[in-house]
Amino acid sequence: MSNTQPHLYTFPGKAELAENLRQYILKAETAALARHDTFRLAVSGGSLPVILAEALLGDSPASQFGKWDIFFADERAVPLDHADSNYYLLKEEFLNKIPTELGTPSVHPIAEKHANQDDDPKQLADLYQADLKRTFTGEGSDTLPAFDLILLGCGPDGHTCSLFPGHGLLNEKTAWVAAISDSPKPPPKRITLTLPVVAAAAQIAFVATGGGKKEIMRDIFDSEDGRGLPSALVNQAAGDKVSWFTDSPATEGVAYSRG
Ligand SMILES: O=C(O)[C@H](O)[C@@H](O)[C@H](O)[C@H](O)COP(=O)(O)O
Repeated sequence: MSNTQPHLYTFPGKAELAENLRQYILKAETAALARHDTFRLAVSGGSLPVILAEALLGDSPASQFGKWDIFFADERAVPLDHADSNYYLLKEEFLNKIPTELGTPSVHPIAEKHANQDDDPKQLADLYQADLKRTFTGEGSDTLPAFDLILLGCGPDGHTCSLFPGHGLLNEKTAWVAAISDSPKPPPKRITLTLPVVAAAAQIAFVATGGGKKEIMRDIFDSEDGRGLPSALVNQAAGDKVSWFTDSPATEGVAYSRG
């Protein structure tokens, strides 16, 4: 395997995955704090918040959460206390469980005033992009934001963030944050980081578990150009900055070399 290819790690079960994800995140945190005394991340929804809690809030939690700046890789256009909100999910499953003595992360939710399925999500995307520009200011307004780490899920159709297979948003080259009004997975109106922003991160990790992922994992890793699936496009754009944390059922039959 060339050293520009993504890393694929397969663990027997969730406990081993969580422990390895913990070590990976702590290493990324240490590097980020040495670089700029803050740890700027983007996270997705799905099963990720639960795995994050298992990885980081177990027996001897060690992160400096007060130095974390958390954005959302994608978000649904719903109020922040809605069951579909990725912010709500992260809060319930992870943020609320962080012991106070470990510090409190700065979290960047979407602008709730515009978070509605009846509204055009473009304004929501523009406001979120403006928040990103404020955070990454000083690095040049034209330079893509370089997150220290982006933590992603991968849907059974190969989507990641709210970048869906065959969707025109996969060709977005200039926006940092884009709106989508026709998400094939409900709710239809959402915002998402764009591919160039994901690829500009210092490190990108996917977490994919369970047998429901094995077909798409074979497509992403073993078929020609990953069939152009959004998760495969991240692999192609970011190469060895990408690490996949998977369990055995999710990668059964995947021929791609591990490690
Ligand atoms: O906004 C969404 O629709 C979800 O956040 C979605 O993108 C999720 O990350 C993947 O479907 C993976 O889901 P699992 O982590 O549950 O496998």
